Amino acid sequence: MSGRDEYYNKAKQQGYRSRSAYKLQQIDDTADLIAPSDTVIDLGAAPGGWLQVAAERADGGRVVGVDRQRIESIDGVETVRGDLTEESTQAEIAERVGKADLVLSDMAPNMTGEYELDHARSIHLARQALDVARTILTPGGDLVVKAFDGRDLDDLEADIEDEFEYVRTVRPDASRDESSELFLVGKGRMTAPVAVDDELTVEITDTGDEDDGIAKVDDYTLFVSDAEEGETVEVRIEGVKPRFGFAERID
Ligand SMILES: C[S@@+](CC[C@H](N)C(=O)[O-])C[C@H]1O[C@@H](n2cnc3c(N)ncnc32)[C@H](O)[C@@H]1O
Repeated sequence: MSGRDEYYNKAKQQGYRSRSAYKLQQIDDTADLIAPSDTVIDLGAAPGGWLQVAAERADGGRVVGVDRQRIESIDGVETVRGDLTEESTQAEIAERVGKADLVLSDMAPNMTGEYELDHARSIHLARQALDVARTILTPGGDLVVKAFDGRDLDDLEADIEDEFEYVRTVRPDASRDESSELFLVGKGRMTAPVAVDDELTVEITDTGDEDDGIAKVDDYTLFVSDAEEGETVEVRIEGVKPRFGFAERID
């Protein structure tokens, strides 16, 4: 039996609306994304297999699905109908959802069969999902976007990497063997007000557990080696995590 038949039949038997449901299960099992009470937003969600899985796993949370096609209602799931390439849809999501712990996108373009074009369109849709994530993801939140492999993939991955702790590529077993689709998973959205190699002057206001100095940039904590409370020092940012960063003195 081919992979296609196996997952298609399993979805029918287990009451999932699409075989895609198993892709999300496998991505989540690999990358540990959905937790009870999470707010999850699923872009390109029709007919709703991912929504069913998200609703099961984010028990007690909030699940919102968006698609330009109508999504038949699912218990405990909210839906928004709209085209994600339109600003008005993105604005509606921001207003309705507020903040989310996880943004998912399984959006796919209408396939033309022309590889380069389908690839470019899939990257464009993935970038719309990244835009939504920029607006609504909480610090430390995660992003999953589908893309078709091809020449613009590395640029997309680099852009996600700039804003998340790390990025990994997942090719779930439930994707069809012949498919070029993959999922980029951005873990831990970073919302630091500083970036690696930034140079700035900071005031050391506290001492950390390992005797390094602690400075605040806005509300963000910076650990500065060889600096003492009360000093004002010039530093270069060496490492950035979502909630704190590391800096070296350069004065
Ligand atoms: C592969 S299907 C999603 C399957 C879904 N994850 C599931 O488990 O049932 C891709 C979806 O992306 C939607 N889509 C594609 N482009 C879109 C856009 N610009 N705005 C909103 N939805 C879009 C399509 O309507 C389609 O329903």
